[in-house]
Amino acid sequence: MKLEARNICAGYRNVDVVRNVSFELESGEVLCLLGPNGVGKTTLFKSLLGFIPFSNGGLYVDGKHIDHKNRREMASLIGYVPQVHEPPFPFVVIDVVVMGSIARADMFSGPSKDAFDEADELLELLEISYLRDRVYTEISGGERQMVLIARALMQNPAFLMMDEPTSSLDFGNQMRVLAQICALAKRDVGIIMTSHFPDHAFLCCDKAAVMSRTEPFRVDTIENIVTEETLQNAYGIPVRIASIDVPDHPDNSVTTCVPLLKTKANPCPCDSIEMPARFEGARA
Ligand SMILES: Nc1ncnc2c1ncn2[C@@H]1O[C@H](COP(=O)(O)OP(=O)(O)OP(=O)(O)O)[C@@H](O)[C@H]1O
Repeated sequence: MKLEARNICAGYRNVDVVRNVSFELESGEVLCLLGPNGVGKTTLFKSLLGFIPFSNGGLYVDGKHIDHKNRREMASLIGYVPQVHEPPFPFVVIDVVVMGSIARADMFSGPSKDAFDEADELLELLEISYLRDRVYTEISGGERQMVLIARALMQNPAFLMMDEPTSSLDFGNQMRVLAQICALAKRDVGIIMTSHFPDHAFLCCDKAAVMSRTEPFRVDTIENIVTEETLQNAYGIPVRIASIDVPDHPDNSVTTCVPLLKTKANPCPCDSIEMPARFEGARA
């Protein structure tokens, strides 16, 4: 299957935040969406999911225009892992996960035993079975993120949009989620994920785009997009891309992005930060 965004524009109160976004995503591909805070990554997701309307352009699957009003079709097509999720009621984790199957269920019957079995399987797959009977509002941010991934997988969607899926995860869980993303891609799920870590593009993605307020939206290979120049322009800081020898890695090396706090031209960045006068001598 091919998901195709054609010239999408969307925003709020008649002002576009997302401008002329076009891309193609095949089943089994992972697209990493990078870009600074507030540039419009979540807004793009919201528009692709039909939560806010396009002011221009459209979404197509295998050339067929997608009607966002058909919620059941949308649910089987695109799953969503939001950045933050505050449920209105203190649901138990297993129920939150089972909710992901509701779009596929019969409208007048509750979730089936099979749905609970599937949810248990997913909790096990994501190594969070210990959270099964905990109250969702009482678990940590990172744990919630893992639960939301399980919930999205319950939809069994063809494509998955993950808004910063690793943002509140510890080092280990970040890698576990990236491994899950690879595993899903291997099972032919097409994935778009946002990240504030350009390294994640190198770790598990096939292509990338850096959203910018000034440059046109462009999707290309990781090597062509995640460059020192693009990252410096997008984030306004010096960045180096380095290749590190890692003998026990299958490629013998790993590519990584290093943001620089100091450079020879700017050896002490604190010197260029003007503090208000009231801070002067505060500890004298
Ligand atoms: N409901 C809303 N109404 C009006 N403006 C909004 C709304 N939601 C977001 N915005 C604005 O749209 C712009 C893009 O926000 P968005 O959340 O899409 O950015 P983002 O790239 O996902 O940021 P971050 O990396 O910080 O999550 C921001 O200027 C934001 O203030």
